[in-house]
Amino acid sequence: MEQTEVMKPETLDDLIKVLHKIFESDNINVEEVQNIMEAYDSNPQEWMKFAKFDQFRYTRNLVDEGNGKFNLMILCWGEGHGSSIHDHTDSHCFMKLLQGQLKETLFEWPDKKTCNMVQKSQRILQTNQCAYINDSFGLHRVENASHTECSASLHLYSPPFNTCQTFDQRTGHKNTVKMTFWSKFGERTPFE
Ligand SMILES: N[C@@H](CS(=O)O)C(=O)O
Ligand SMILES: [Fe+2]
Repeated sequence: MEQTEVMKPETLDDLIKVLHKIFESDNINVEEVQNIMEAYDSNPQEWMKFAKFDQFRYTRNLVDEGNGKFNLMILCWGEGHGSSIHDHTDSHCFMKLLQGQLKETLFEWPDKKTCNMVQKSQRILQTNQCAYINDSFGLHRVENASHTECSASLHLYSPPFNTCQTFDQRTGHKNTVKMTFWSKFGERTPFE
């Protein structure tokens, strides 16, 4: 697949421009997107206005709607915050660390009869690293395991989605959950 020259986005705005260009095409080269996102050197001054933390759980803060092709958002993880085991609704999911570290644990899709969910692997993502997952890789859970530092990550989902499935680690039972934004374009989302 054709890959536009690998260039280094100098700012977050730059990165967003390049992403718009890439996603004009219907054929996405996963490695190209991953490389471009990784090449951006996180500069907190550029993304601070989107990074709104909550005391109790991780927040999802919409940054850009990617012309309907993707959603770009910043997730803010306080100390000890984590997601439940979940899928990604058949979308591409890119996750770039902007600050701190995150622990990602991969699980197999539960089969009909199993109870306990099977853990496949675990890794620590470092600042500026960009990970990728889709449903064919399995399910994951993401955690900020630090007790002293918060983390922030930049997520790109294509196509955009607003529900996913979460799984109970002990029983494998799943639930469909609606995903909401804590803020959009730097403004706190009003309660519905
Ligand atoms: N996929 C999750 C975040 S993560 O734990 O990968 C979300 O969009 O809320
Ligand atoms: Fe996820």
